[in-house]
Amino acid sequence: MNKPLALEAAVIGAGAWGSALAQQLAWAGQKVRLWALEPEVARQVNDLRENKLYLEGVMLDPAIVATNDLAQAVAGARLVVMVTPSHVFRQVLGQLAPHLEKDAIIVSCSKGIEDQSGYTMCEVAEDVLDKRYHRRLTALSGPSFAKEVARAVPTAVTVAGRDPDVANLVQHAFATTLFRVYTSPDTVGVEIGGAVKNPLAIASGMVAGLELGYNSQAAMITRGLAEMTRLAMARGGQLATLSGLAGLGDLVLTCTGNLSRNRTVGKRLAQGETIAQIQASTRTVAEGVKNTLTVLQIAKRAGVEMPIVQAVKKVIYDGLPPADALLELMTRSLKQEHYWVADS
Ligand SMILES: NC(=O)C1=CN([C@@H]2O[C@H](COP(=O)(O)OP(=O)(O)OC[C@H]3O[C@@H](n4cnc5c(N)ncnc54)[C@H](O)[C@@H]3O)[C@@H](O)[C@H]2O)C=CC1
Ligand SMILES: O=C(CO)COP(=O)(O)O
Repeated sequence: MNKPLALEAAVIGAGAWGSALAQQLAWAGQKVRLWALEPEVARQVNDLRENKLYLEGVMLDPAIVATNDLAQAVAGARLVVMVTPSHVFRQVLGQLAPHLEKDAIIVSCSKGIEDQSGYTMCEVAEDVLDKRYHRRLTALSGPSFAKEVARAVPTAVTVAGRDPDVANLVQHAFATTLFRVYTSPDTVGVEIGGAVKNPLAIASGMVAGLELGYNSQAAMITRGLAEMTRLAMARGGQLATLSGLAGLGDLVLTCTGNLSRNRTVGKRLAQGETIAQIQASTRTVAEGVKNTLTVLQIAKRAGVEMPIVQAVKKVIYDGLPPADALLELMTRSLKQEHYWVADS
């Protein structure tokens, strides 16, 4: 590996993923400040070295200093790593924008599409931030459960950005022998992959909850990939990106891994719980619940059909039983398989 970098980094959002990425950056040699919304989380990280609310049981590196003050978090930071849920990304970035260093690089690690605007998180950041930052916007995504990264399970992700030098810097800032980072110029492809896998993981959880078997799981993943790929390409993404870590990689992980919150939501829905009951039982986010609607919004605008995501919407928002949604999918008119063209 190349010579390690030593940077000041701010991680914005101390949920499971923000805490795990703070840990990863500390292991990679960076000096890390972690912004937490909840005073209790900042206190626990600084005093106990643990985030009991979102990442219980992980001892956090002493190089991580937590704060509730956004201005303090980003002061002096060359790398600003955004890890809030996507629905508050604009609001939090807007609050910290006046305090950003002039040469700051932004790394979005949130997986979602904004409601109404239909923007990816980097597009939201372009909307919020001064032009000087636009070439320094990147998105980091891929198959990476926070709990596993924080336990140093070997992991590979992709960081995409329009400026190769910037993507390269982010790559080296995060990389260790246990965390391999690839670069890509395809920001929109990487971001669409990360957002669309969320509702697809809910669908896959439903297949698991209905105890349908491996054939059904494989079909769901593959046809889900077709939907993801069609949408990403309609938005200017590249086919190869969707067969990479931020597309297929993350889709396989969250459709098959029990650690996925989205998959768990689908499973519990199929076992008879309502979405209100499931959401009331946890403080963690399953982006797919909101993203089902936002993904369908942008799919409609792009003229792309997404039958699986549509089926998830009918279950979550229209009360259709998961078994009936599956039957609807299986009884659609018969088609040719190619997923890189616009028909489904
Ligand atoms: N957990 C994981 O394994 C991974 C998560 N992600 C993505 O990272 C993003 C953050 O997810 P997690 O860290 O898992 O969250 P989490 O579910 O562990 O925690 C929720 C987070 O949302 C924050 N939050 C809630 N309301 C807020 C508000 N009004 N303003 C600011 N922050 C607020 C909480 O403080 C907390 O940090 C999501 O987009 C998720 O899809 C991406 C890769 C892996
Ligand atoms: O994005 C993730 C892993 O790459 C986490 O997935 P969940 O949000 O479904 O837990």
